[in-house]
Amino acid sequence: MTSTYKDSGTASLKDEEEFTDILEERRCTTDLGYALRTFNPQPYKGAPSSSTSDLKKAVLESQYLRYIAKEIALETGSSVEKVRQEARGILEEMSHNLQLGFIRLMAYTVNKVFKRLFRSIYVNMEGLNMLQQAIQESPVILMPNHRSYVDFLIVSFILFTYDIPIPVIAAGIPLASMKVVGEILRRSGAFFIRRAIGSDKLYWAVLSEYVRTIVRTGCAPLEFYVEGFRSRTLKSVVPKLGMMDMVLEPYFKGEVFDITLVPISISYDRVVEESLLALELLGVPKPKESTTGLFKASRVLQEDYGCMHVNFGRPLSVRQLCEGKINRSEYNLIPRDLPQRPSTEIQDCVNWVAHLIVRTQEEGSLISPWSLMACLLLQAPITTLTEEGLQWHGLTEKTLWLRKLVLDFRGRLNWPAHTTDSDVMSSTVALHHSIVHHKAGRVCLVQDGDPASQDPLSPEEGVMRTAAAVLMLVSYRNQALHVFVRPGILATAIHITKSTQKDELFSFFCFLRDVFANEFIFIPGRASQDFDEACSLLQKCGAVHMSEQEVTVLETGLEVLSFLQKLLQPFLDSYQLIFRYLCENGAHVFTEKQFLPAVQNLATKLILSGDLHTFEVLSSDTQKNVLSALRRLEAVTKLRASQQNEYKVNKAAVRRTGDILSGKIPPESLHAIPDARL
Ligand SMILES: CCCCCCCCCCCCCCCC(=O)SCCNC(=O)CCNC(=O)[C@H](O)C(C)(C)COP(=O)(O)OP(=O)(O)OC[C@H]1O[C@@H](n2cnc3c(N)ncnc32)[C@H](O)[C@@H]1OP(=O)(O)O
Ligand SMILES: O=C(CO)COP(=O)(O)O
Repeated sequence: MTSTYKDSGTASLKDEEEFTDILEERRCTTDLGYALRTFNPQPYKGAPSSSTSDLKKAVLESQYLRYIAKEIALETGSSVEKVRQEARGILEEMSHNLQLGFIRLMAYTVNKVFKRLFRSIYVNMEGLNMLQQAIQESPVILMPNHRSYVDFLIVSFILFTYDIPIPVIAAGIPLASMKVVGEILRRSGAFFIRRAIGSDKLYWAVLSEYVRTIVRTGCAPLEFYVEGFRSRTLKSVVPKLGMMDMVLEPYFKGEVFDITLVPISISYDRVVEESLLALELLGVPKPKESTTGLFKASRVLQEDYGCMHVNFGRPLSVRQLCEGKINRSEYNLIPRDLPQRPSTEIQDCVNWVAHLIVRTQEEGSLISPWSLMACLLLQAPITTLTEEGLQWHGLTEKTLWLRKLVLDFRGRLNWPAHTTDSDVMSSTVALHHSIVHHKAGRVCLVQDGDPASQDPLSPEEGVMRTAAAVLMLVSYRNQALHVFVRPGILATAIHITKSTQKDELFSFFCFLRDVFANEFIFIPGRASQDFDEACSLLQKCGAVHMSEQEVTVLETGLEVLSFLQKLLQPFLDSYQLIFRYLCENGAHVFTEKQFLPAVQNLATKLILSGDLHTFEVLSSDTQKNVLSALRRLEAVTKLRASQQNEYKVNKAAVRRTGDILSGKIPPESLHAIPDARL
């Protein structure tokens, strides 16, 4: 028997869906028995049983690739045969070689590892049943969020356990170069893609034809990570569009009747790579993917990572999603197997679908008690957090308050049922002993030093040490941000503009939405819906009163508004600091290599002098997001001819953006922002 739990009021999951702990049954059977279980999945009904070599042949022999090879040969003066030979090489490097024997080997190993790492792995069986059904009806694309290397293991593990066809998975090429392991992954379904393809026409052609052939034939479900890498911040990443475009094209061209997209939300109580991800944000290089590195990492097996939840979202029909959004007849004008640049309408639709999927992943993810505690811990002054600590009782009380707010805001909470609130709090803090400790009624941030080192840390090293711990805490806060961000932006707009006029607040809301479009996921074209959602949530929790023209703050809502505004304050402070750096720095042209350490140096100095209170600006993710925002607002431009990512800054435009953000320029001036960007 596997255990299930269900909503039991406000203290548990908000929805009615049941989650089943799939590890419970695994703990009652042998690993070998599990690995050798009967595996007889029902594939897509029209799917031919094609081998890997059939797939490669179909790609290589396709009219599309033949046409591109001729074009490249003409452009480069090379022979067609030479180009085709090159394409064959790319295909060899890329192709998966899925074999059941290797899935069984992986099932044996992964089963052992998961039982060590996790207390429970909860899966929503209703979602899994819908997936099973969908796989028989049309080609299916599995789209999980990406926070950990565990993500791709867990999805195949679940599908193997429930007799569902094993997916082929787009994997970054560095994984292929791991000795032995790379080949095992290939035989477990991985196909390997280069990360930055740039303008390599032949590579794009081989990859897109490979992906389209899998989708067209439906020979296996295709899994890919639309965020493109593991989010170092545990916040959703703005989707990459290359693979999304490739998987949708067979539908656009009418080669398949429909395609089903399945968003999958994987939520971890504790992420295996938590400290490495935080260090990477501070500029420590990622350890290279290697087999020896994998064995060295086996010490993670000694740790407890709590529970994980895997939520299979409702399958989405591309046919239904795109209805009324695009006109597919443009594809009738030239033969289907010839390359065609997608129209702006198609590109916008791909972008919209990709954002919708990431937003749906957010909505399907579960928020843990720890994530709520992280939101609150980070609102305390840094010295309180690092020195005397926060009072346990106060923190408990406030966490329970926040739990109610999350439920009011329709967030999905993973608050264990049948346990007292104080036990939930204590076990949560115990699980995260690497970040905080609870002693003498207080909770403090843990800051790891090197115990072997005799030398005291320099002040700058001290800042980095604190930053590593703070950024870990920030990443867990980030797991809850999607629930708060829309009302949070409205609360910020109210705070900065001091206006009660709905149209002024809407203008400022749109400005913030535009500035923070790399920080949070906003579905393009939905600014009004986002604003309405923010208004209705703030009204629901009694924070504001709404009339036709006005949004009035209520006395009872001050606590909520202050919490939300403080939640977003580190983003505002970080952006303002970087704007200031760009305006005060003498140079008008800079490279990314100069920009990142220079911002980090300035921020470190200001933290030491007590003039800056957020450590988040030290994160390379924040710094890159600011750059992207300024490029979108046309205050910074990338110099196309440059080899080394050079940017040109328009200081007046950066200053104006900063002035609007701080409320110095009245909100009316914002009407100049073109609607298209909203
Ligand atoms: C029972 C137990 C079993 C256990 C069993 C275990 C299973 C074990 C399996 C292991 C499995 C591991 C799985 C790991 C998971 C990852 O490794 S996640 C990382 C890999 N996956 C991804 O990245 C997918 C998402 N990424 C994308 O879609 C990206 O777009 C791509 C395709 C990688 C390309 O990235 P990129 O080169 O950075 O390109 P991108 O920024 O999208 O676009 C660049 C330019 O190309 C242009 N472009 C776009 N499309 C095209 C085109 N078709 N032609 C020409 N130009 C184009 C764009 O317009 C853009 O132009 P500009 O705007 O710059 O002018
Ligand atoms: O996504 C990956 C495999 O999961 C590897 O890329 P990152 O290390 O950039 O996340």
